[in-house]
Amino acid sequence: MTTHLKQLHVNLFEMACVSHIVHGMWRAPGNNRHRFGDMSYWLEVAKLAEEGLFDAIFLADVIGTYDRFGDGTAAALREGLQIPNLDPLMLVPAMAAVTKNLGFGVTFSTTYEPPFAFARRMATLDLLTDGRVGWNIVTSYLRSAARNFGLEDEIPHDQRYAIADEYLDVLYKLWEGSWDEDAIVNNVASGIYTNPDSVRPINHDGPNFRVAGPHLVSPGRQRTPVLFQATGSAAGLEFAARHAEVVFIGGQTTEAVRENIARTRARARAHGRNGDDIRFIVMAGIVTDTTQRMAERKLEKYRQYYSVEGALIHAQAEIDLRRYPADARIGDILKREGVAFGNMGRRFRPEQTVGSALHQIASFDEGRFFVVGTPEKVADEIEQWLDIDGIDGINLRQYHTFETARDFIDLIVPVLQQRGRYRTAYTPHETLRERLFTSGQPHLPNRHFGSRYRDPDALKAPAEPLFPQETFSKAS
Ligand SMILES: Cc1cc2nc3c(=O)[nH]c(=O)nc-3n(C[C@H](O)[C@H](O)[C@H](O)COP(=O)(O)O)c2cc1C
Repeated sequence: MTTHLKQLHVNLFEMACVSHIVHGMWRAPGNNRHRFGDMSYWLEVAKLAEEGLFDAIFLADVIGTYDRFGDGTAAALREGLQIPNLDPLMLVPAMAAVTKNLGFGVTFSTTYEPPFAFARRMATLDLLTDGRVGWNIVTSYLRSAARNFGLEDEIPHDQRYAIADEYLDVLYKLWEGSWDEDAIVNNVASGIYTNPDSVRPINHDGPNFRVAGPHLVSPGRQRTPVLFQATGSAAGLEFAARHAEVVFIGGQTTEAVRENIARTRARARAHGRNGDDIRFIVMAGIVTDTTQRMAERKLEKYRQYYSVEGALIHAQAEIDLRRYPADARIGDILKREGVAFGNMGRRFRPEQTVGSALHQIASFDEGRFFVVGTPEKVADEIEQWLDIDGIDGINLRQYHTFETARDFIDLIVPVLQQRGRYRTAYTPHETLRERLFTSGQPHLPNRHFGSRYRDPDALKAPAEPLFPQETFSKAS
C-alpha cells in the first residue's frame, strides 16, 4: 500500500529592494541585496530557485513609502526599507528567459490603476512565460500610496475589497470571455489572422469601472494567472473565498491556523467551490546548518545586523517603543499619549510589555513557522506544518541573500525529497496552476467564479457583487 504524503510547495519570497522584511540584514557580509538593481542579480536568483525546484519566485510590492514612524520617509530611505523599489512586473521576462519551469508570483494592487491596462500586462506575461505566472492580489494599505494616485487618504478598508471584487470581474471578462481559444487562425491562404467572430467586447459598466473591450491580448495557457491573496480580515476572507486560489494564512498557534483554513474553506464551499480548490501558504523563517550549534550561531550572526528601527518603521509603529520602560504595557502607553492602537495592532497586543515587544522584534521570533536547527529538525517541523497545521506550502523568508536559499536547497531539499515531501524534478511544460493543483488543467476550475465568462451570454448579465455597496460606512 502506498500512502499519499503531502508535498511542500515553496516560493522564494523576494522584493526588488534592499530591505524587504528582515531589516538591516543588507549590511551582513556577503549579502547580495544591494545588487537588486542589476539584471545579473535577478538572473542569478531565478536560476538558483529553479535549481532548488521551487514552485515560484514571489515578488512583493508597495506603491508608497513607510512614512509614519520617526522622521517619516527619511527613516525608510536610510534603511533602504522598500525604497528604492523597482516595478516587479518588469523583472519577470528576464527571469523567465533564463529558466524553463520556475513560476513567478507578482504583487499588484487593485486600488489605484484601472483594470484594462493591468489585464493586458498580465496576459502578456502569461503568454511570454508559457503559463508560469501568478498574481498576488492586494488592495494596498499605505496612505502614502493613496497620495501618489491623487487621493487625500486611503479608501476605507472594506470598500477597497468591494472595488477589488469589481476589478476581478472586469479581468475575468477580459481574460476568460473576450477571446475564444481558437480565435487566431493564422491562415495565409485566406488572409485571415484572427477570426472576428471569436473575439468580443465585454461592455462592462459597473459602479467603479467602464470597460468596452475587446481584450488586446490573445489567451495565454492559463488565461487567468494563478490568484494569490493574503488576508486577515472578514472582508478579505470573503474575497478570498470567491477569488483566491492560494491564500497566505496567518495564525500564531496550530489551532488558529487550522481554524483560519477551515473558515476559508467553508466560505469557499458556500461560493460553490471545493475546499481543496484553495492552497494555503505561510511565510516561513528557516535558519539551518549541519549541526544545531552551527545553526544557532548563524542565527546569532544574523541577529547582530537586524535593525529594530527598521522593524518599527515597517510596522508603522505609533510610538517609539525604545523610549519607554521595559515593563510598561503598550496599551497603557498609547492611552496616556492619546494615540490609537492602530498599525501596531498588526504585530503587538495591548497587554504586551515594551520589553516583550522589543524582544519579539530583536529575536526574529516569527511564531509558529520559524525554525532554527539541523536539516532533520527543520524537515520534522515542516512535516508537522503540512500534516498538523494543514498548510500546503511556504514563502521562504530570506535572511541573507543568497545564503538562505542556498542552505534550503543544499540542506533541506534532499532530506524532504528522501521523505517523499518534495518533488525530485519538475513536470516538463506544466503551468504554475498545474503545479499547484492536481486537477491537471491550466485554467481556472469550472467551479470558480471567473470561469462563468467562458459562456459569451454571461458577459451580458451583470454579476452579483460580493459586497453590496450600501454595507460600507465611510468610517470603516
Ligand atoms: C505573505 C504576505 C505577503 C504580502 N505581500 C504584500 C505586498 O507585497 N504588498 C502589499 O501591499 N501587501 C502585502 N501583504 C499584505 C496583504 O495584502 C494584506 O493587506 C494583509 O494580509 C492584511 O489583510 P486584510 O487587508 O484583509 O486585513 C502581504 C501579506 C502577507 C501575509
